[in-house]
Amino acid sequence: MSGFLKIENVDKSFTRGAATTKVLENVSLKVEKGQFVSIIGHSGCGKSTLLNIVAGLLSATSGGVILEEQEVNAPGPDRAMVFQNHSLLPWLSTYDNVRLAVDKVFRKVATRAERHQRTMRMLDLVQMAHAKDKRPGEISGGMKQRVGIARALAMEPKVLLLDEPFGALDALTRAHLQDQVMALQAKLGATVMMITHDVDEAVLLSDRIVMMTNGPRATIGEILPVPLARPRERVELAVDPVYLECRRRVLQFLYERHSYVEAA
Ligand SMILES: Nc1ncnc2c1ncn2[C@@H]1O[C@H](COP(=O)(O)OP(=O)(O)OP(=O)(O)O)[C@@H](O)[C@H]1O
Repeated sequence: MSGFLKIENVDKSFTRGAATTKVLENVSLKVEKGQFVSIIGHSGCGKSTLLNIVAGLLSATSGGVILEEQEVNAPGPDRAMVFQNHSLLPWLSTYDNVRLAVDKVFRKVATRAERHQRTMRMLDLVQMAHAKDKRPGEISGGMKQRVGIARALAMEPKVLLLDEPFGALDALTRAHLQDQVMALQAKLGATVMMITHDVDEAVLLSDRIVMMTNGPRATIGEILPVPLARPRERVELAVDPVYLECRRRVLQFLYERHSYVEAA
């Protein structure tokens, strides 16, 4: 296994005044091209910190991240991020929000017509072409997340980084969007790293589930492969013994072996 994306011996400490806290300790992970990896762990263990290091928004205190043999040390369009709260620009239409990303990456290599087509193709892919002229304030939370995903995919990133992308949505919208993300990943072969708190979501979507120990000094406790064939159908999986066993293993890790301890 070569490792398309490699996280190597990452430590991360934060210093506030005289106090230094080591949040992550010796985190190493390899993600293969086209793989969907979820990161699960209790609140505050350092999942976002890890994703932000991969995004290049934070730098590791020691160790590092390598994407296709290139060291990551700044944000770049090869790693597109989708946040829990959409982060669309409220004064721009959904079209312009996606077009901005397309122009940023493809201005020099694609004509205006091609960039327009790409923008529309991405909106189509997430079934939002009908709302291309609406502003974020005029569409639902689930729709905003779909536009955020279109914007991220429009940059043709090597890795899609999802930080609890469905966390703020109601259960039905969430399920619908999970299915859409699974279909998109199957279609595009995207490499995805996703943070989630939701055990079912992790099992349904992932090829591997990375389970983190509690912080401070959090690290990877266990990596669970999810040997379920794709496409995955949530209703059938609800009674699938492999699905149920994966679910049990994650629950056991989180609630028996590494149960959450409230900070003092
Ligand atoms: N910029 C910062 N400065 C100081 N401490 C920070 C900073 N960012 C994060 N932390 C601390 O690092 C720890 C991990 O935070 P992080 O947001 O990565 O956790 P998380 O697992 O993503 O949490 P949650 O699941 O609640 O979103 C927390 O204790 C947090 O307070």
